[in-house]
Amino acid sequence: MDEVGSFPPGKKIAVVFVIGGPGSGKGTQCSMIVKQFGFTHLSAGDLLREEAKSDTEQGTMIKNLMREGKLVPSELIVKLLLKAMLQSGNDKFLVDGFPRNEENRQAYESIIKIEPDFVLFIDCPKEELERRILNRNQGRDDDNIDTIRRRFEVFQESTLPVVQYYEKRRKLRRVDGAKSADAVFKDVKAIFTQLNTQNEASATASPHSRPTTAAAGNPSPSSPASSCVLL
Ligand SMILES: Nc1ncnc2c1ncn2[C@@H]1O[C@H](COP(=O)(O)OP(=O)(O)OP(=O)(O)O)[C@@H](O)[C@H]1O
Ligand SMILES: Nc1ccn([C@H]2C[C@H](O)[C@@H](COP(=O)(O)O)O2)c(=O)n1
Repeated sequence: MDEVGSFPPGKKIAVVFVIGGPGSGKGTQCSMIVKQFGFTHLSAGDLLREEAKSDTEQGTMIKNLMREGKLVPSELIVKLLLKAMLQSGNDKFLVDGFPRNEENRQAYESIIKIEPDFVLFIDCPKEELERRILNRNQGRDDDNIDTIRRRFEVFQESTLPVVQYYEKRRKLRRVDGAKSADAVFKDVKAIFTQLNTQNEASATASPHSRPTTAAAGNPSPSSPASSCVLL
């Protein structure tokens, strides 16, 4: 992929990563957050599905990896994300389904370099994830029982260490994803409202000293990530 550009230095950009197992409700919650808080929703999976449609070697490679429930190379997804961020014209992003592993996280850090404000972790038991995905009916190639199990293994082996990374740095905000979508959103809303409040307070206190591409708000950390998937 060609050079995709970068944000102007000093511009404050808000980034929230949204992670959780396959089918945990990341997309569902992101749609609700967008309506209420004005973020642009970027789904890593959707960007890859779009790219997979192209009749190129890269498109075929992405399609095959996704069908097998595997992760695509990090530089590729990070550049797709950066391109979509720049094209949106917005300065607040929900990055859904990212980072999925340590390599994703490091590639983001070296290419996009914008510290996430926090990481929303939607925590949900495996049995519920399977049930939801098998009922989803969106015609996705990877929504079959074998690929779902592979995706769940990848989540446990590769994504949970990233969850723990952010938890150690007090950046993780965990919500119980097993509740109804509206009940989950109530918890999510409280987290985003707190971020807004803190950003407004820091802007009022010192309008010229707001962080630029560093963490803007720091809502109180989640309860320990201790659910059934975080063994
Ligand atoms: N809290 C919830 N309770 C019950 N069903 C839900 C809930 N949240 C989402 N769903 C349903 O579960 C399915 C998966 O949700 P969604 O697509 O939002 O998950 P996801 O985490 O984005 O999935 P993926 O990682 O596979 O893209 C959808 O059919 C959605 O309507
Ligand atoms: N950072 C990412 C995000 C997604 N993928 C691939 C592998 C996933 O199974 C697939 C679907 O993603 P979802 O819609 O479930 O978020 O996309 C990846 O390789 N890297």
